[in-house]
Amino acid sequence: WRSASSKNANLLPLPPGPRLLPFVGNALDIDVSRPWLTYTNWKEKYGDIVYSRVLGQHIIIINSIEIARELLDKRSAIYSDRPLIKTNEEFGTSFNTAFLPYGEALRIHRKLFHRSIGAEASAEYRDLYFRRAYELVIDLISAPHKLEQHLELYSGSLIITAMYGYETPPGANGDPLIQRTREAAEIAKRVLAPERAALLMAFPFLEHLPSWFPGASDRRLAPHCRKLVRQMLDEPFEIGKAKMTMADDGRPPSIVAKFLDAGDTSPTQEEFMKGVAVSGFADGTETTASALHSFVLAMLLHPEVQSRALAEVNAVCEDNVPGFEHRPSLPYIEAICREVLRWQPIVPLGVPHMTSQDDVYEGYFIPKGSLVIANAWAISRDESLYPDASRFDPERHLTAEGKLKDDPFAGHFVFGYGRRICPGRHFAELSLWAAIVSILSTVRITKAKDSEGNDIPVIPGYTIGLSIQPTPFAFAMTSINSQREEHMRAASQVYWDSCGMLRSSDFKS
Ligand code: HEM
Repeated sequence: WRSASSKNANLLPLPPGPRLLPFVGNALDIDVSRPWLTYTNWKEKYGDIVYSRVLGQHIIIINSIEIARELLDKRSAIYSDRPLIKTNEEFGTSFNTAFLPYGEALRIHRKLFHRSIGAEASAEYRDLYFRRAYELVIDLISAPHKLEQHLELYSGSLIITAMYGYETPPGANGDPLIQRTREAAEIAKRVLAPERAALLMAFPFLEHLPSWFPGASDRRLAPHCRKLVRQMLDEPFEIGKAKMTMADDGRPPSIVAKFLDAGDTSPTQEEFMKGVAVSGFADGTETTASALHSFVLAMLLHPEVQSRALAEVNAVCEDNVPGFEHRPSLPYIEAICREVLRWQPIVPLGVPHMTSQDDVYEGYFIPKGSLVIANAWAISRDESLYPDASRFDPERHLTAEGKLKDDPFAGHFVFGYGRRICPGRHFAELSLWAAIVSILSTVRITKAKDSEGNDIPVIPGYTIGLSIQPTPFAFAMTSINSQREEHMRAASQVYWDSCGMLRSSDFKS
C-alpha cells in the first residue's frame, strides 16, 4: 500500500498494484505490444482494480465488468474526460470525438451522433445494410483474397452514406474520403507504430520523450497530414450539401442533411458537424471491418458453427434471403454475433477515460487526473462469466431451449462505458448482423488448398495496437445457395442501374 496525495485528507490507500520503481514506476513491467495481457495477469495477483504508475501518471486498471459499470457508467460525470495528446494538435486530428476532453464540444458531438446513428436513427438504414451486405457477398465470392479490402469497403461505405448521403459504387476503391483516410492512416502508422499508438494512448505523457520513440523524425509529415485532414473534413461535407438539393430518392436523410435542415449552420456548428462525420468514419470503419474479419476467422476454425447457422437460416427463410424481419427467429445467428465481439474484443483496453475529480471506491483513493482503463480483454476472459473463455462458442449465449440468454453484459463491455460509450454501437451491431447473416446463408468458408490439394493449415494470430484484427490467413469461399446468390446479384444490379444518388465520382478530384 502506498500513501496517497495531499488531497487525500483521510490518507486512504490507493488500490493494490505492482511495486513501483523510482521515476519509471511500472513502465518496465508492461508488455508494450499487448498491455492487456500484462493487466490481465495483474488481475490474478492484485484483483479487479489495480493501481499502477508510470512516470508520475496515476493509472487505474479495471478488470471486472461490475467495477467498470460502477465507476464508468454510474459515476460517469467524473470518469468521462480524456487525456490530452499533443500529437493530435500537430497532425490535425484533435477534432476526433474520441480525443475530445469532457466538455461542451463533446456534448455537441454526442448529440449529433445520437441524432444521426442512435438506436432509432440506425434502424432507418435497414435496406442500406442489406444492399451493401449483398455486394459484400458477391465481392467475396469473386475475389476472396481481397477480404480486408471488401470488409473495409462494406463498413466504410455504409458510414459514408449515413453521414453524407452519397454512395461508393460496388468494387470501387476510388472514394476520396476512403483514399485520404487511408493515406492519413498510413502516416499515422509511420509516426505511430501500433505498439507506440497503444502506448501513447495509454500513457500520453510519453510523447514528451521523443527519444523513446524511433520514428519521431516522421513528424515532418505533420503539415501534409493536416492538409489531408482538412480535405477529409470539407470535401465530403460539400457533397452532402449538394445531395440535399437533389430530388428526394426515398432514402433516410443523411446526418449532414439533417444538420443543415435543422437550421443552425454557423461556422462553429458546421465545423462540429464535419468533425462528427469524419470521426464516425475514422472510428467506425476499421473497428467494424476488424470484427467481421474475426468472424471469418472464427467460421474457418469452426465449420460446425457454419452448418448449424445455415440450418437455422434455411428452416426460417427456406431459399429466400434473410432480412431484419427474421432476426427474432434466428437466435443462433444472434449468438454468433455476440460471440464474435466477445471472443476477440477489437479494442482490448477500450479507450482510456480520465477522472476529472478525486474519488473513493470501496475505501480506495482514486486521484483526479488518473487514467482509467477498463480492460475489455480481462472481462472477455472472465471464467465466472464465460467458462472456457478462450473458446469460440456461440452456444454460451443460448439457454438450454436454444433461446437467446438475457445477458445484461452482452454487447456492452466491448463498446465502452458511460458518457463515452461508443456512439456507433447500434449502427455497428446492425451492420455486423446484416453482413454475418448474408454470408452464412449464401457461402461456405473453408480451408484453402495448396498446389497438391492439401488443406493449408490455419494458424490464428492477431495484430497488436490500440485496436486489433486477425493476421492474414488462407481460406476459400464458395457459394452454397445459387438462388440467394442470384437474388443478391439482381438486387444490386437493379439498384445501381436505377440509382439517382450522387456517387463519389461527383468529387472534383
Ligand atoms: C464493432 C465495432 C465497434 C467497436 C468494437 C467499437 C468500440 C468502441 C470503443 C471501445 C470506444 C471507446 C468507448 C469508451 O471510451 O468508453 C468507442 C468509441 C467511439 N466509437 Fe466505436 N466501436 C465500433 C464501431 C463504431 C462505429 C460504426 C462508429 C461510427 C459510425 C463508431 C464511433 C465511435 C466514436 C465517435 C467514438 C468516440 C466516443 C467518445 O469518445 O465519446 N464506433 N468505440
